[in-house]
Amino acid sequence: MAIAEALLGLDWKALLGLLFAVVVLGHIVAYVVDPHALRAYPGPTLAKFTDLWLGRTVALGHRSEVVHELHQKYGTFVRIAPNHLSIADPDALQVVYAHGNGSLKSNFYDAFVSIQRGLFNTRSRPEHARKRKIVSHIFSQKSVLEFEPNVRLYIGQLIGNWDRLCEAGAKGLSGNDGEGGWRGRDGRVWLDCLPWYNYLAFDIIGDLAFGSPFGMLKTCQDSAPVAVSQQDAMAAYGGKDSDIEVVHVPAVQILNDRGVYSASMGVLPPWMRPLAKKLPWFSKGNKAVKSLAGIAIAAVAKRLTMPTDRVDLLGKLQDGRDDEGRPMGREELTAEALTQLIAGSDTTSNSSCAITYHLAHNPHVQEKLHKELDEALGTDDNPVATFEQVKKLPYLEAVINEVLRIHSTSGIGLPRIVPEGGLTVCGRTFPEGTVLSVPTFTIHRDKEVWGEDVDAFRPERWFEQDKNDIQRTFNPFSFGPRSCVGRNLASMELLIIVGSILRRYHFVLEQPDKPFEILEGFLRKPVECVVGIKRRDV
Ligand code: HEM
Repeated sequence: MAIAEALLGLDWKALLGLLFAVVVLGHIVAYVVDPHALRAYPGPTLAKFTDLWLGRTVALGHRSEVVHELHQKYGTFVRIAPNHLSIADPDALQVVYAHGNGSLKSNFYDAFVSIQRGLFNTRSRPEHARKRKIVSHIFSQKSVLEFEPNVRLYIGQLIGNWDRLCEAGAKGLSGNDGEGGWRGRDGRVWLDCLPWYNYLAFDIIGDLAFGSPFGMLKTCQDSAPVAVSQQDAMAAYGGKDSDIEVVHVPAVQILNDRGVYSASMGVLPPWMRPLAKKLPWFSKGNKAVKSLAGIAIAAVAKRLTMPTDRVDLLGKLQDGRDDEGRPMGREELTAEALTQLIAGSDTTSNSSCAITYHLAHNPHVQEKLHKELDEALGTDDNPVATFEQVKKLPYLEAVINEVLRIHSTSGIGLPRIVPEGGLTVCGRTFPEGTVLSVPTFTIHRDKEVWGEDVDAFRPERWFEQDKNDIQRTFNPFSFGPRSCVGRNLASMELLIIVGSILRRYHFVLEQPDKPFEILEGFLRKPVECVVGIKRRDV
């Protein structure tokens, strides 16, 4: 009582000072008590005391590179937060992420929840098992093949656009289609290919998850309808499409803002998050989370008003049943469709963009791939390859894998909590509650597995290295029960996209000596990739 009265008597500056002192003291006490016995592990001094070091590192957009440098300096184990150890050893993947070891996703994933917890961000094992059972058969190789016509349709639209721009570019014309527009020079059209891959990925996943594309490839811009009022949109479920009031928003931009926001917010301790949300930098991302939910709500509401026998993710989610024969409720269905949109859009577009960059940067690799594609596709004049035509082309596969290795679209160590009873990883035992992660970006640069030239883009290494070592170390889709459920779809998309696009066009970089700039939120996202595109003579 006396303390409360004394506190009430303080002005706000004194209160803030007191709060600061309490927080600092709390961090020092936690360091001294060392509940997870991490004091012996090296790392940046600030990271040993506070999560703010990691928060700042994430916010600056180069987490994977920074953590990689720390591993080069300190070795296999690096403490990157008071209760978070990064372990850069391929053997750790099989333990930290393995089936049956009991580790769960950490509270990092709470920052990714919108509408309600979905397959990606649920932290409950039974809830995850129930959802995964429903979703996994949707992504079996057999089911994914049913989506092939939808995937090919939008690749055809992208090619239609680029053919048109190539023709105009060859005449030296310029225009505004696509973010940043395009201009003709030296017989080529010059444009930033990243937004175009975003339009493609969003239209594909919009069609698969919500029953119709966002129409970005038709309008050549980043635009998607979002429900003005989320409650109204939910209420309109089962009603008429016109019941939902929508406005158009830049969905790619929103997804991007949301990725940076959630990845930065997720590394802060839960008590700090409500305060952080008030900061202007975070409030933009917070708005993005809500807008993204609005996009899913509007799209699902619209799709469910149209009885249809379409083969798409939403239809399959509706048909799905758990062990007790229960279907998903309306809100869960929307949350899962949103999960597919988030997980299945910029993962594919960032990877496609990185593949285009590396091929343009390495003309001899591009030439070799052109040769393989010309031989495989022969005189077929359909501009979009079928999965059957490209699914077993060794060099195409090596090119895609080499980009997934060197670029590491998902590069950060995905955080897991040590379960009851502790966990022994690479000879060290960690107590329950410790957060562990294995950084994919660093694992993909392990010289013992990949050779001394790990920083070089060289698809040939895929024919030289030990297959078992590679399998154990190549981690683009993660391992274990939380690995990418959409992997078959992602692989099919990448094979058809790269196979079709590379057969038809020749790419050069506008500035070959300029480094490929990446900004990382949850994913490693290229900032831009300006290329000169020319139709090949096929
Ligand atoms: C190149 C493309 C892709 C890459 C590199 C990728 C990578 C990953 C990774 C690393 C994870 C684990 C995330 C974590 O543990 O935090 C993951 C999970 C997931 N991915 Fe993908 N992904 C890709 C494409 C897709 C596609 C096309 C879909 C679906 C349309 C998809 C759906 C999911 C879902 C739902 C999860 C959560 C699975 C679970 O927790 O059970 N992904 N992905």
